[in-house]
Amino acid sequence: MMKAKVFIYVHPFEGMPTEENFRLIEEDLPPLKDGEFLAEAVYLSVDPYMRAYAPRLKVGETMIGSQVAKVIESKSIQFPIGSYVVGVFGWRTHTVVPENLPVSQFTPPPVLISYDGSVPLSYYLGVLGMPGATAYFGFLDICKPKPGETVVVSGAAGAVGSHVGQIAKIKGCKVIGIAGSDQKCQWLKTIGFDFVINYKKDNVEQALRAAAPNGVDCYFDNVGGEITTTVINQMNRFGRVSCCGAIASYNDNTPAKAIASYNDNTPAKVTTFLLPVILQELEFKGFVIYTWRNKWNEAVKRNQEWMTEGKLQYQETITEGFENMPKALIQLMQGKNVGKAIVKV
Ligand SMILES: NC(=O)C1=CN([C@@H]2O[C@H](COP(=O)(O)OP(=O)(O)OC[C@H]3O[C@@H](n4cnc5c(N)ncnc54)[C@H](OP(=O)(O)O)[C@@H]3O)[C@@H](O)[C@H]2O)C=CC1
Ligand SMILES: O=C(O)CCC[C@H](O)\C=C/C=C/C=C/C(=O)C/C=C\CCCCCO
Repeated sequence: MMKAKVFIYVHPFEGMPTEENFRLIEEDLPPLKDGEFLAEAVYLSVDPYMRAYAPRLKVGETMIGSQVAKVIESKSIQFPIGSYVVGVFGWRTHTVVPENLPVSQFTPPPVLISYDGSVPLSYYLGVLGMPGATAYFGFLDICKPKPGETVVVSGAAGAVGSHVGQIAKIKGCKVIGIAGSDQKCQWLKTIGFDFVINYKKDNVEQALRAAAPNGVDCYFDNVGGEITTTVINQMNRFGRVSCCGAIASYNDNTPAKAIASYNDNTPAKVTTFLLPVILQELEFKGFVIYTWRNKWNEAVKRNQEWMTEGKLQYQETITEGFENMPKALIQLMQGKNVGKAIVKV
């Protein structure tokens, strides 16, 4: 009988994730029924939404997440033995995948990879997968960048942010990246960012004013919080903001309250930037990437072309060993990853 290693969510998150939030168990897998296949994880993705999704997770459930897996047994015509799939199977080494897995905004159906060996399989969890599509559609369709415009990207050295900054360069923009270490900022310069700000060291407001003396036209927001308030206050009229992520608040146990007055001494929360939004007539758009599911291949194809043309550099932080999934998520939330965070089984 095939056994799966599975991480279940056993203690609700309080603040930063810890090893105690998870338990590793072994599960006996049933024999396959018609239409099913058995998937063996090769790489697992480590993503910020795993922490943000917590209010929807029930104690005792398998931890949410996607993986690249090999089909090692099959009673499915669509998923033959030896093929590779990307699937939201959770934190598990082996999965019996039913023909009609329930589908939602965060759990799209498994997809076959047309794998020719030219890039590592892990890329289908990053630059050629969900984060790559997020950068492509979330930036181009929402920020609508024009050549010569000034673009700011927060979370700039991560999977999505590093990709967005490079698309902005391809589109002829001036790009300013905000990230959490000198090492990350250094890498961003090597991949073409024009200016970088280390938000843990620099005064972001002053550094941004120096880097963007004529103001900011597009802001791709991966983090929210005070960084976002600061950027919004330096935006030009008719600027566009792509609200992709808000990792600065994912470890908060209670959502930030909207504060009525913007002009007092209260901490920076959402309404402190409402006045510049109105006066500068900014466009703000939040999104969840699966809204573009019907156009997915456009992003994969374009991102692949840009890589082949040498216009898109990609970096991964790979943690070895399935049992290190919790550690990899904790390290992501602590900012220890550069580029896409991956676990190799
Ligand atoms: N809307 C959508 O459909 C999607 C949204 N997202 C969102 O995009 C964002 C980036 O995701 P992804 O590229 O996968 O992750 P990253 O690879 O960027 O990893 C997360 C990074 O966030 C930074 N970070 C952590 N805490 C804070 C904080 N308090 N303030 C500022 N930065 C912080 C860290 O870098 P540093 O060292 O710079 O602090 C860390 O490395 C996330 O917010 C995610 O939720 C991702 C995919 C789809
Ligand atoms: O790799 C794949 O192709 C599958 C990825 C599956 C993934 O589950 C799909 C979408 C992910 C979207 C991520 C969004 C964010 O990070 C935005 C922030 C928060 C999301 C969680 C909020 C849940 C609220 O209850």
